[in-house]
Amino acid sequence: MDVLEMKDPAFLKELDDRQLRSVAEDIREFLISKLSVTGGHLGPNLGVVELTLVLHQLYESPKDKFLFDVGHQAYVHKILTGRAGQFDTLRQHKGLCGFPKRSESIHDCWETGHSSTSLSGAMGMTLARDLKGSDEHIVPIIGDGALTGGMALEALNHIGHEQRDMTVILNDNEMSIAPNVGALHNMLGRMRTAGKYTRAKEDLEMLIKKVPAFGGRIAATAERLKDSLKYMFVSGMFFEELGFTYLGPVDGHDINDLRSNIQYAKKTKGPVLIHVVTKKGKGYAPAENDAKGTWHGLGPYKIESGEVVKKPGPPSYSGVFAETMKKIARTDEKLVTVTPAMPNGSGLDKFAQEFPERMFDVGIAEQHATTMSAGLAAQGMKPVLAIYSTFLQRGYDQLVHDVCRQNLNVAFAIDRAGLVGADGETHQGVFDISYMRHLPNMKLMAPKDENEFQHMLFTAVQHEDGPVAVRYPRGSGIGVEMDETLQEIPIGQWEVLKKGEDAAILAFGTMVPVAEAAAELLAQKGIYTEVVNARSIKPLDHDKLIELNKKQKPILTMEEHVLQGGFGSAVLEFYHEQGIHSAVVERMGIEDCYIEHGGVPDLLKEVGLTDESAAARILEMLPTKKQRA
Ligand SMILES: Cc1ncc(C[n+]2csc(CCOP(=O)(O)OP(=O)(O)O)c2C)c(N)n1
Ligand SMILES: CC(=O)[C@@H](O)[C@H](O)COP(=O)(O)O
Ligand SMILES: [Mg+2]
Repeated sequence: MDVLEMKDPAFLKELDDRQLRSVAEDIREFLISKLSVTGGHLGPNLGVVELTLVLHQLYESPKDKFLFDVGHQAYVHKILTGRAGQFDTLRQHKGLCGFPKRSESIHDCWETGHSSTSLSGAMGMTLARDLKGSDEHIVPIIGDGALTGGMALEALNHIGHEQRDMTVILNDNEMSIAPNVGALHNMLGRMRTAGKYTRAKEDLEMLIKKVPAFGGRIAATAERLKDSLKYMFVSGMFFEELGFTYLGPVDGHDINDLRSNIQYAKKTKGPVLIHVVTKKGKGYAPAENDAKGTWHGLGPYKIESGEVVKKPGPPSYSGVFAETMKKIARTDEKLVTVTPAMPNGSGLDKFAQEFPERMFDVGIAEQHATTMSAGLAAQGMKPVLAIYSTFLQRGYDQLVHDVCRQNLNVAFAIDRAGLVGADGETHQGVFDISYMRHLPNMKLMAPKDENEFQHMLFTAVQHEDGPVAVRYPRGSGIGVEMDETLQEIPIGQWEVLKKGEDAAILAFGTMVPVAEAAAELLAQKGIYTEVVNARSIKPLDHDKLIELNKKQKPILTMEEHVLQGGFGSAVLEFYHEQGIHSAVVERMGIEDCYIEHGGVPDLLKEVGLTDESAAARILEMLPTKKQRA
C-alpha cells in the first residue's frame, strides 16, 4: 500500500492480518528509504511498526489518546495520520517535527522530547476524563529506557494508587540509546524470559471458579495459590504489586499476540500494563544488529551497506571532552565521570574504554546523577557530570540543594549548550545560563574553540572551591591547533581578541567567531571594534567592564542563549549594581520564545545571531557622526 495514501488510521480497521503485515512492510521500506536521506530516529521507529498499527486499529485516535514517551518513535504514528508526504522535511527548518507536535495533527495529543513524561501526562488526562465523565481510552507508550526516569516511577506509584482505567504499553527492546542499564532493566529481562503469565493466571481463575467453595476455604487457598503463581512464573511482579494488571511478555512484532492482549486490556478494569517486547531496528539488519546504539538516531546513511555518511572536519566537542577526560584521569585517580544515559552522545563511551571503572551510566536519571555526583565530591572524588544543557533542567533542585549550597567540587560538562538543531524546541540548550548563574557558589564558563575547551575542562576539574560548569555546543570545533599540555585558565578573566576604539563586542562561547566576523565587516566601514572572548559568565571580568565603561565604548553582548537572565543580563546587572548608568549596553541573544527544529545556521539566522546583524547593531549604537564617517 502506498504510505502516501494513509490519511486517516481508520482504514486499518478494514484490514485482515495479512494486509496489516503488508502495510507494516511498506512502512518499514518507506522509513528506511526516507531516513537514509534526512536522518532521524530510525531504530526506535522500525521497532514499533506492528505495535503502532495494532494500537491505531483497536483504538479510535484522536478520541482515544496516545502519549508517546520521548516521542522519537512516533514516525509510524505520523505516517498513519496523514503526514507521510512531509517526511522529506523531517526535522528540517519549518519541516516535520521529529517528535509529536500538537500543531501538526489532532492525533498528537501530547508533546514529548524529554523522557519519562508520558505516564504523568496520562494520569492527568485520566483524571480529567473521569471528572468530565467521558469515556476515551488513555494509552501512554513508554520504553524500557524511559521507564528508568524518576518521573515515570512517581507516576506508576500514583496510577497504581488511583486504580483508574488506563492501559500502559511498555515497549521493551532492551535498549535505551545505548544498551539499557539498571535493576529495572534486569528485572524486565527476567520477565521477558519468564514466559506467559497471563494465561496461567486465567487457567487458574477458571479452576477456582469450578471448585465448589467449601465455606470459601478452598477459594481463599486457591487465591493465595494464584498469587504465589505470579512469583513462580514471573520474578518480582513489580507491576502487579503496584496495583497494575500485568500482561506479558507480548511479542511486539506478532499482530495476533498484540491484538489479543490489547483487547483483553481494554476490557480490564483499573490500570493495565502490557509488557511488549520488540527489537529496535526491526527489519533492517544494520539497525537490528546495532549493539552500540548508532542507529538510535543518526544522519544520512547508505541503505545497501548501512554505512553512515560522515562529514570530515575538526574534532567534535564530545570527542575533545572524552580525550581530555582520559588525559586527566591518567594522572588524577580521583577523577570519575557520570552520565545519565548518554554515554555515546557525551563521548564517555570512549572514556570508558580506558577507564571502565570510572564511568557511571545511571540511566535516564538526571536528578540522581546530579546528587550522586555531589555525594562523590563530598567524599573527595572529582566527579565530572556530562549532561546535555536541556537535560540538566531535570536536575535543577539537585544543582541548588545538593551541589551549590554545599559548595561541592562537581564539574559540570554541559554538552549541547546552545541551539542543537534537528531535535528542536525540547532539546535547544538555551536556558542553562539563566538557571545556573544566579546560584551562589556556581561558576560558569564557555570556550571560544575546542582548544580552549580542553583547558577549561582541566580548570574545572582542578578547581577546589565548589562547582564549575563548562558549557559547549553540539557538533564540531572550528578547527584550531590543539595544545599538547593542559593548563588552567584564570576563571573570571576575559581575553581581548581584537582591539578597537569605536565599540566593543563581548562574545560568549560560540558567538566569538561571529563577533570576529562582525568586526571585520565594521572595519570595512572604518569602524574599529574591540572583540572580547567573555569566556567566564560567573564571575564576570569586573575590571574589563569598568575599563570599557571608562572608555565610554558602546558594548554589544552576544550569546547563543535566551536573553532573559543570560550573559547580557549579567553585564547590565553589574553596571547597575556598580551605580554606573552611563554604560551603553545592547544585548543579542534569543528572545522570549521556543526555537523549533532546523539546521543550526538557519536557526541562527532566524534569531538574528549573525555577523551582519551584529555589525548592524553596532552601527545603530554609534554616535551619528561616527556612523556618517
Ligand atoms: C530527560 C531525558 N534524558 C535523556 C534523553 C535522551 N534520550 C532520548 S531517547 C533515550 C532512550 C530512550 O530509551 P527507550 O525509552 O527505551 O526508547 P527506545 O529508543 O528504546 O524506543 C534517551 C536517553 C531524553 N530524551 N530525555
Ligand atoms: C530523542 C533524544 O532525546 C535523543 O535521541 C537525542 O536526540 C540525542 O541527541 P544528540 O543526537 O544530540 O546526541
Ligand atoms: Mg528501549
